[in-house]
Amino acid sequence: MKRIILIGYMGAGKTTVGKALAKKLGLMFYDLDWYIESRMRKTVKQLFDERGEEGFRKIEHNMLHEVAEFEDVVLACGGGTPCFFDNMDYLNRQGETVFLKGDPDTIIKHLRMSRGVRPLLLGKSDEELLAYINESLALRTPFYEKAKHTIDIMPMDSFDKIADTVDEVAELIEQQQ
Ligand SMILES: Nc1ncnc2c1ncn2[C@@H]1O[C@H](COP(=O)(O)OP(=O)(O)O)[C@@H](O)[C@H]1O
Ligand SMILES: O=C(O)C1=C[C@@H](OP(=O)(O)O)[C@@H](O)[C@H](O)C1
Ligand SMILES: [Mg+2]
Repeated sequence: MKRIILIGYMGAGKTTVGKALAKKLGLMFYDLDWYIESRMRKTVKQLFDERGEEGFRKIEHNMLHEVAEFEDVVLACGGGTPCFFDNMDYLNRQGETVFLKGDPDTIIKHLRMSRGVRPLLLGKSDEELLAYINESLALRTPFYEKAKHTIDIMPMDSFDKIADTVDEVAELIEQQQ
């Protein structure tokens, strides 16, 4: 039974890499945010607006316990998932946790390309965004570092390719078998 769990900061590529990885390995793909949105029939942004971050984290925690029970899956978490309650310890018990690790420059580059709405980042100027990322990444890193595996998403050259990250995670998991 395979259960691969991707964690890391917003924009690290959990959703994008996870989807492609599942396809490559012939596994089902679940994205925790998408799962929450379909179960609650509301967007993550609506849930933040209506219930605040605290309310969202409770829902996220409950939904995590549904989705992380499925077998033969790739699961992409939200960026904050490992940092609340005992979620990170739970994830390590459930599967092969992989931290997609990137520096603020790479993360900002990905966030600029991304179309997803992220309530925690809305309405911030470039300067505020960089300060927020630096600060929250430092607070979150100790949780992310509890993952069983770490993959550097920083590009070795100027080409930052999703397929390279997918191949790296797939190799790492194959070595485990
Ligand atoms: N390794 C990568 N190389 C290039 N672009 C990437 C890579 N990983 C993610 N991206 C891009 O970054 C953006 C954010 O990715 P996403 O999967 O939504 O991140 P997350 O789910 O971790 O927040 C997307 O536009 C995606 O195409
Ligand atoms: O880092 C966070 O706290 C969040 C990350 C988002 O997911 P992505 O990491 O996929 O953007 C989403 O769960 C929500 O907006 C909160
Ligand atoms: Mg995502």
